[in-house]
Amino acid sequence: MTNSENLQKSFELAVEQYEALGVNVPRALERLRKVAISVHCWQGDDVVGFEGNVGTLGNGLAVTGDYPGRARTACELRSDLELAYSLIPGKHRLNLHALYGEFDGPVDRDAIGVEHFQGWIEWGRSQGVNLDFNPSYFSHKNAANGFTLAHAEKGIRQFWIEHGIACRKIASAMGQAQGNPCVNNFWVPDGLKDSPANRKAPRERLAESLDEIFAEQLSRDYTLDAVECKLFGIGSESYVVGSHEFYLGYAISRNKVLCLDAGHFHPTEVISDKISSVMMYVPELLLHVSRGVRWDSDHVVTYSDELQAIMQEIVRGDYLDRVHIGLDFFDASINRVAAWAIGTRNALKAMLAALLEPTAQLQQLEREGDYTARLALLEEQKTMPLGAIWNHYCQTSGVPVGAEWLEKVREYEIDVLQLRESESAAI
Ligand SMILES: C[C@H](O)[C@H](O)[C@@H](O)C(=O)CO
Ligand SMILES: [Mn+2]
Repeated sequence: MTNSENLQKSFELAVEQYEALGVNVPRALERLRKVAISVHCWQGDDVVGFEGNVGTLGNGLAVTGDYPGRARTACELRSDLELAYSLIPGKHRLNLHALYGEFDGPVDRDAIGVEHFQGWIEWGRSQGVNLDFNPSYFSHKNAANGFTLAHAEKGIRQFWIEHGIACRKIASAMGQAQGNPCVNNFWVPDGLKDSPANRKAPRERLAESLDEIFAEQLSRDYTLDAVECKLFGIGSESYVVGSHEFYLGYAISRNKVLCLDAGHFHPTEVISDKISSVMMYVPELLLHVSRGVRWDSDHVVTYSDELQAIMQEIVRGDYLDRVHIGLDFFDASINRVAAWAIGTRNALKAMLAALLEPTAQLQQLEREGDYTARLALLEEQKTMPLGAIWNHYCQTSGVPVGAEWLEKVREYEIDVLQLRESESAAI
């Protein structure tokens, strides 16, 4: 029997097992095919971007590792992304930060325009990749004291307000060009290392600045504004202006998309438990699927209990149309293309597991108070043949099955990434 026949046989046996539980496998696969993960550009170059800012990553963001082959130009980043997408089943999006524009010379953040992202828009169109966007409120001289939109000085606040306004215009143009909304996520690092004497004033200033940025009504067909909270960062251990409560209130009162980053809460707090609560009050949700290790360390997403719980919550709550799934990790200690492939494949695999769950049956048992059967069935789920369905999905999507994808990354490492290193050394 050939490998492909084996895969087919395993798939058929797995379908029988799922169908015995009342799970419709073709329907689960059809739903999975529509899940577009927003792959974050910043894993490819350690959050450096193309402003010439190498070595100045700041405002609580930190990347460790020096694996060879960091993308240094938009062309290199696109080439790395094309390889990553070819290893991931389905059609996915790209999440771009403002500092990844293509600038001919120095262009400050308050002066960026859609012209600096035309290359990305054209590339997205050629690849069938839709774009999402983020203003960049970090790694800049005007963010050096840890404050941007909540800065005490009006001039600095105004600079960052202009940046936010410019980014909304860019996101809207991207959405218009691609025919679907570009999610534009605002993460603002503002905070303090030590205990503040005034927690109130910066929060008032942040709300005021955001209101100015969002004053112009832009079509939700083109762009959706999202806001992302954080518990603490390096240098903002004692106080973050944009806390969870701040942004939950802001998103509800201004009808904005709320972004929950899996690394932005206390280590024992999980975003999976927040989804069904916040979805009662906000129109849509953006997730930054990440993995904190002891802190917001942005480790590559693994097939963890929390990852599975996040996807289960999306499926169980029937939120697939209202939740945007983005990734947020950056690891420079391993091959960066592999990091994308591992994290995105895991997110999709966890989504598949959630779609293959006999949700209606589990919820019925719970309604009836049969918690014994609920637990028994949930535990049985853990040894169901998910792998056979996943392999079939990869095969029929034209991407490598199992760990075969690693071979492609290894070849690319030799043919492309290592050459980048020798080029850099020669300069
Ligand atoms: C680079 C990203 O915008 C950033 O990671 C942000 O989303 C975040 O999570 C900061 O901790
Ligand atoms: Mn994030």
